[in-house]
Amino acid sequence: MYTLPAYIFLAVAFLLPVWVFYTRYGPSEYKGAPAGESQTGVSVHILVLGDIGRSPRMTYHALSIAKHGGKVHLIGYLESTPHPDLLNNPNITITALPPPPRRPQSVPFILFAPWKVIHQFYSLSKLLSYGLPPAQWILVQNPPAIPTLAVAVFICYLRESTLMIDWHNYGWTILAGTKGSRHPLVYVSRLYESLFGRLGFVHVTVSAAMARQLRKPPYSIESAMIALHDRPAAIFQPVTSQKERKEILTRVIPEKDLVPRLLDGSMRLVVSSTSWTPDEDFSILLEALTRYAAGPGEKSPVLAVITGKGPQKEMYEKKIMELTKAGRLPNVRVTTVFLPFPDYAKLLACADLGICLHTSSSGVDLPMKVVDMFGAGLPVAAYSGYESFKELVKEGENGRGFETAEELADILGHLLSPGGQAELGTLKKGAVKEGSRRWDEEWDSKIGMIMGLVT
Ligand SMILES: Nc1nc2c(ncn2[C@@H]2O[C@H](COP(=O)(O)OP(=O)(O)O[C@H]3O[C@H](CO)[C@@H](O)[C@H](O)[C@@H]3O)[C@@H](O)[C@H]2O)c(=O)[nH]1
Repeated sequence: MYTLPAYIFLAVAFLLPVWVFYTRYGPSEYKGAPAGESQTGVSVHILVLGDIGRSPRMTYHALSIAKHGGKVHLIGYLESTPHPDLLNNPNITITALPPPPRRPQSVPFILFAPWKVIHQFYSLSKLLSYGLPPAQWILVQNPPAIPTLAVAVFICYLRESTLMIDWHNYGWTILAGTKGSRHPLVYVSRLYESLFGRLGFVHVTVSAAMARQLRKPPYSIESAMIALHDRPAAIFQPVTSQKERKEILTRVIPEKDLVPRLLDGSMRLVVSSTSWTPDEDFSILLEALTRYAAGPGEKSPVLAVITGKGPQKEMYEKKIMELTKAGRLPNVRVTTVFLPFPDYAKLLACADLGICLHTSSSGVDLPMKVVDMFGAGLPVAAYSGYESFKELVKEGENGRGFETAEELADILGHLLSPGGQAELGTLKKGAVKEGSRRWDEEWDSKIGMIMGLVT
């Protein structure tokens, strides 16, 4: 008969100290104007669980918000030098996350993963609760989704911030690519991403196809959804003067002896850019280059420069060395570099053709590198076997699509030969045209309006 009062007593005895503790020591709440309703005092925490220097889209969000007077805390790992404009912008503060724990080879992934997630959850929650002032908005990049989405939802609830999720892709489809679609973690990750994803107030996507997909199960998102296509930032510009081309190539290309041949056109320059992740199969490019080199007729010598940093770099460097030593790449030199961002942008502008091996794990994301290439006036040969491809590359207008090494070898054989120069010129014009549509216009009219920074 005393059961109910006893339960009430126990509930009060438990909840009262929690409430007292929370009101005394809990994080402060955001008390400014509601999100989107004020042009002044807009504050945004931009959160990416990746290297800030290799997160161009989040960098551009930060620069756009700052340009319109908003205050930004950009939170992520500091592994490479961030975009130079971030460093001296008075409206942007970069907050570095402590590096995540590294898995010792002897510890299996399944045991290590929970520890890494707990470490990241703790350091992110601590920083966002107590290390930074409350913000009007939290803008989070997805993926990585675990644990960022959950932390962002939790902090928005505690601090009264408004959550905007920028969907670059899905974490679970990337995981399925490495672990197989039946792995239990893939199932958990899909469930997690669709449940927490639903709690965003505004959703931004990299393609229209992704925006359509997020409306359907398993995501079934009903809140505001905006497709914001990547566009090149101002740092990517075509280079037309031969003097500038010479200065850039001499500074940037490791093989200095090849520069005169690149300048007089007797050797062609192709560039590919990557994060060296397993979703980009560089053996397609290597096989295409060996086919190109072995193909009939006289071939223009080629220098292929692959830019970027990432986990599979060393593995492919070994393959490149083996192919070269075995004499399978006559007249073709393949080299890898990681450049300061402004030099990366300039190198693209000096090339004859850009190569993109991005394969979309979800079928609906798009490669930022192609956007960079168009900004630099560089036409592309790009892997085309996914749904959203046509939102970016227009076949025969600004690039060519391929699905196999054989097709890529044919494209190289044609576009780098004297007979292919007219087509390459047409594609270049198309790339310059596509690249002239810039990030600022796209961002101001969509995100700027929603955040109340642009009227
Ligand atoms: N500083 C520097 N950056 C480089 C270099 N080479 C490549 N990068 C950076 O690395 C990027 C390429 O990274 P990837 O991971 O290969 O993918 P992505 O083409 O950028 O596409 C990613 O972003 C899209 C949204 O913006 C996503 O939709 C997609 O899934 C993927 O995550 C380039 O755009 C560039 O910013 C280099 O030498 N130096």
